[in-house]
Amino acid sequence: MTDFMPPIPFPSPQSPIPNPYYDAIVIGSGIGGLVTATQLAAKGAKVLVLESYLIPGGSAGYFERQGYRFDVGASMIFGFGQRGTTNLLTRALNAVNVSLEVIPDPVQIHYHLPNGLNLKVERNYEKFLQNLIAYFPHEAKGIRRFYGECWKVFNCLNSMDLLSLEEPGYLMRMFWEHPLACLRLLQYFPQNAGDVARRYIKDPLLLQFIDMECYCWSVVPADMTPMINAGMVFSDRHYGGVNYPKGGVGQIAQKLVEGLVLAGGEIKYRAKVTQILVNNGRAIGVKLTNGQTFYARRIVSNATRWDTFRKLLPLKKMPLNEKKWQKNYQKSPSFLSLHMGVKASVLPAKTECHHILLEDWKKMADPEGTIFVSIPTLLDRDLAPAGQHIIHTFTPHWIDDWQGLSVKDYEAKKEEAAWRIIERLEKIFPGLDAGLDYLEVGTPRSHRRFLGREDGTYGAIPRRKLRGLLAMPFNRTAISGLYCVGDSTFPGQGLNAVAFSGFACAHRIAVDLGL
Ligand SMILES: NC(=O)c1ccc[n+]([C@@H]2O[C@H](COP(=O)([O-])OP(=O)(O)OC[C@H]3O[C@@H](n4cnc5c(N)ncnc54)[C@H](O)[C@@H]3O)[C@@H](O)[C@H]2O)c1
Ligand SMILES: CC(C)=CCC/C(C)=C/C=C/C(C)=C/C=C/C(C)=C/C=C/C=C(C)/C=C/C=C(C)/C=C/C=C(\C)CCC=C(C)C
Repeated sequence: MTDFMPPIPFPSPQSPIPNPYYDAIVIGSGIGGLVTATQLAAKGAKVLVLESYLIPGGSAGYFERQGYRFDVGASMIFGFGQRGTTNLLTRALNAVNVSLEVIPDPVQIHYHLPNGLNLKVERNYEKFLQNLIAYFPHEAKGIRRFYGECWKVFNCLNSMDLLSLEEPGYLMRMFWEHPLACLRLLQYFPQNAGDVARRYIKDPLLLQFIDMECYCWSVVPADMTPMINAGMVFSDRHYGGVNYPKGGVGQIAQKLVEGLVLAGGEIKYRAKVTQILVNNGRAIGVKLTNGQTFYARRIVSNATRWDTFRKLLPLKKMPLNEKKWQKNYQKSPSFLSLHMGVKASVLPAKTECHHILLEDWKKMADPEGTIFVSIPTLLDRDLAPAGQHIIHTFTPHWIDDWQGLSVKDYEAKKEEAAWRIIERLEKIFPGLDAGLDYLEVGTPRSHRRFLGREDGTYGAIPRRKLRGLLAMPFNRTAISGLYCVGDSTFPGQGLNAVAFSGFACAHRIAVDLGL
């Protein structure tokens, strides 16, 4: 049983329905929140989005300094394809009659790994396979079979409408229309990519490579990465491809907001929700830091589950299923991010947009082990002043290492960490230090502060090996009228993943509201 603090006296025969009264209030304008809001508005719901920051987007936001436009998060974007059903960002924008120009990225990642593994994941699938097989000719068959299984998952997903798995009517329709695809997906639901890889591949170095293929987006090795997600990422990069939005990642949220307003929805900035109002066990509204209250028939939280259940709800006891979830999942590490403006001469000819650097396999998951690099100006020159490029590099870091420091020690620690990363990057970009024009360093504390995410986490990761996606919760919660959306709901981290969670959440709410 969940114990609540004293009930808030609304709605009741004594208190009239407030005006305005919304169908749904969405707390937070991350991509998960905005896709929920736009989908609902497109179905005719009266929607209000409340965002604590000055602009929308959350970890897919941006900031501008000295002529550079930096993406807050990474810039490797899935979901902008033109075919099939898995192009969820394209679909989310189209649903509210807006669109974005995107620039195709010819290489998803250039890996710089131990044992001289220097490999490019080309957009062209066969070229990628050839690059990998050149390093592991004895595993040619295993490589094709592993990535072939990923395609099986993807083809099933890409053949059907992607909506709420909590809606029996949808599930029945899918089973009726695509019985084989559904059965196959059910079979993959409890599986992890590492187990599938090991069925076909024996070479330990190649298995380490597969670990990195997973780690660089799931933040856990292949053994703990759900096969459904691996199927999406390892196939879509060659199908819809990785595409960069012209004008920067921040454009996705800007356009969704434009569409939301066109469809009759509202968004308020500098509107930090401090409490979800609950009456007789039902979520009925929200209260802001300035004391203002808003009421709605349904409340959606795009804050993480940790923030939602520990900070926003007046609960005395955590609901049992949330307790269980927290036992299964922990916060993923945050990142130390370096946003750099550099002279164009720093980049060797034909440099790719995204790089992964690791010198020692044993350190893959350590803080400052794997270094991620995005150079979005290679795709969109307008993001930096003439003659300059942006290098955004980040590496996992835990908040605990950044707590309890004086201002002076915090600044000194940031500076030391930044130079350690720059020194390592000199291996790929000789002359980086000398070519530096601008540097801004973000820590887990910055991510916590600007994104309102507990400990600056980038999402939920399994505490131990779980059965694929079986333990990942959908959108409904133990509190009636309250839904969660974003990366601590099914299917997890990533823009296309949180876009799916937005489609599913809006679908479930629309059915609940009879829209
Ligand atoms: N592929 C990429 O390159 C890339 C880039 C950026 C982000 N991402 C992914 O995007 C995912 C995050 O998306 P998301 O939609 O789950 O969430 P998010 O964290 O991006 O957005 C949450 C939003 O809610 C707001 N918020 C939080 N608490 C609030 C409160 N109490 N009141 C009002 N507003 C509040 C925050 O300010 C933020 O704007 C991450 O998993 C990350 O992996 C991927
Ligand atoms: C009965 C039952 C239960 C069932 C039946 C059957 C069915 C119907 C099923 C269905 C299912 C579904 C729908 C599913 C879905 C899924 C999905 C959509 C998924 C998705 C996913 C995605 C993902 C995961 C993505 C991710 C991405 C990411 C994370 C990215 C990131 C990136 C980064 C960070 C990187 C960077 C790098 C550099 C810079 C180098």
